[in-house]
Amino acid sequence: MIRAYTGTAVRRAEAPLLAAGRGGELMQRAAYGLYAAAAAGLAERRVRIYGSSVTVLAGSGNNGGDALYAAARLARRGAATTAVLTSAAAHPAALADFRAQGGKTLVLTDSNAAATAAAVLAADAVLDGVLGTGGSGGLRGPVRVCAEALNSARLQGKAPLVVACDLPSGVDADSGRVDGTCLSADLTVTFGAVKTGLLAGPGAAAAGTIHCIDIGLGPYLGTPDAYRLQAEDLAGLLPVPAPSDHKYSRGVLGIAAGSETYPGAALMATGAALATGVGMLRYLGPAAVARLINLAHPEAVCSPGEVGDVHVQAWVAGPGAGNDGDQLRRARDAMASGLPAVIDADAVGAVAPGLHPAVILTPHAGELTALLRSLGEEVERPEIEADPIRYARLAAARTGATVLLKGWATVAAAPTGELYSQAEATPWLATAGSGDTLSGILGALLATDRTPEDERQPGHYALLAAAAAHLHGRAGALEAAGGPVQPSLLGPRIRSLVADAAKRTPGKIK
Ligand SMILES: NC(=O)C1=CN([C@@H]2O[C@H](COP(=O)(O)OP(=O)(O)OC[C@H]3O[C@@H](n4cnc5c(N)ncnc54)[C@H](O)[C@@H]3O)[C@@H](O)[C@H]2O)[C@@H](O)CC1
Ligand SMILES: Nc1ncnc2c1ncn2[C@@H]1O[C@H](COP(=O)(O)OP(=O)(O)O)[C@@H](O)[C@H]1O
Ligand SMILES: [K+]
Repeated sequence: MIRAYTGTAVRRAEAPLLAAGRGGELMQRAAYGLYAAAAAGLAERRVRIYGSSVTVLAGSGNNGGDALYAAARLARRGAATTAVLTSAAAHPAALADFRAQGGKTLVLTDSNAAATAAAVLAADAVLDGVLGTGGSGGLRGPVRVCAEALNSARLQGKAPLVVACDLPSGVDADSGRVDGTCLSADLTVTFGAVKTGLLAGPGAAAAGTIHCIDIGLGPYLGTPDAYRLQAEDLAGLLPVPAPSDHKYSRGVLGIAAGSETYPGAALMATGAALATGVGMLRYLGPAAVARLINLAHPEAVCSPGEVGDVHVQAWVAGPGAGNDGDQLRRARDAMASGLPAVIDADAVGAVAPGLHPAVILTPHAGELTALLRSLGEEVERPEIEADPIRYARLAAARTGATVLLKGWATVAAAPTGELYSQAEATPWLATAGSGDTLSGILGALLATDRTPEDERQPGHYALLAAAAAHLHGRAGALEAAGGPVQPSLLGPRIRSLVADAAKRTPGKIK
């Protein structure tokens, strides 16, 4: 599990160590980690450090200090180093060390920005030490010219290795917002703790691979602001039947999805739920859709009934409902049933406040915009995409439900504020039908969840939603294998990932 903290919380945690005069030690630990990660990044690109060229973009603060010390270490191993100082001031001791190792410096100005940007593009590696947790807002002035040149070279696959020091400069460490321009990285070497802003929104997209360097802040950090599940966290969260189980004790999932207009959504949600594993799946919906489901999935038990007529442990409602009044009514009934319920797609628009955390709304940014506007929040879709954490938390707090906001990074927020962000998915999953499979996976996790009430952590349903997003993202990435993916074909991938997690679940007979 990755535990993330806001930049503000990390600065607070550093304060007692700084007051004890240990700032220099922290910086050396950070700089060593940055140096080692940059060296490994160069090795991965088959660039030898000896004879390589490394440029540091150094701001006026400690972030620049870290990067200058790291570059001095690379210079000791034979790299030719240049520091582009984005401000007249730079960390004095780090700059002195950098110069003592033969590093060259130049001060960036409006008049030399274009020429400097061209020179920076020719380096083997760029260490981004412009702004760290002390930064506010996007990159401005001449450094923005360099950042834009590097960002567009990256899009063409021609950029140097860019290693962000603590966070990509221009990213807000608390939220992942980028107001204007940031410098996108291949690798972000972050210090003390992963910052929340590296896990969601544009900050996550700019960070590349994240390495966290322990600089001894652990005892001072407190409760994390956000989490990210990793593969090993799935053990214990996914459904594994015990020898004493029968189909009803494993958990029955009810699905009220699809309509005569959109039957495919019901097929995909149903298929994904069966692949995740349930004791029984009951389908409610139009007879024509039920017939299709039974052709594809004979194990599904289909009926035309109402939510109150069947005994299930959890519901999925909404995918492919379109404007089918019967399915939208079932979605409202599922929300009011008191049972855990995944509410997706068109049904998200029918949500009113006063829900409970076991109701999980699964909007994409467009659906969340409509939902928040219906609650009186003046928000546009781009604002949600710019700050998904903020709006997922807001929607959860306003509705009382758990909110799974889907996107490149998918964010799960509990109404009490707990937050997970998962980024396993591939952009190839951005295709119609993906969301339907995600709701089926999540429905199965809800129906088979047997965590005793007193063992549930705060934000339990956000945790399950994150587990579903993780499973969905990995299944999609495996199926895509770098190319297009058909959501209806994810079943075998989901099954094998569940089996992997089951093997690692302690105390269960496999
Ligand atoms: N405090 C510590 O003990 C440690 C700090 N570390 C590093 O220190 C960083 C924080 O250092 P600082 O507090 O010096 O802050 P920064 O290095 O992030 O820089 C802040 C400075 O940049 C200027 N600035 C802010 N926003 C700007 C903008 N948009 N455009 C241009 N200039 C802007 C401000 O005037 C401020 O002086 C961390 O991110 C981390 O890299 C590490 O060395 C580990 C230890
Ligand atoms: N750019 C992207 N990169 C990775 N995953 C994405 C991207 N865009 C969408 N996804 C994922 O694809 C799924 C799309 O869901 P949704 O928009 O509800 O699709 P639909 O309703 O058409 O099935 C979500 O799980 C989302 O996280
Ligand atoms: K930085």
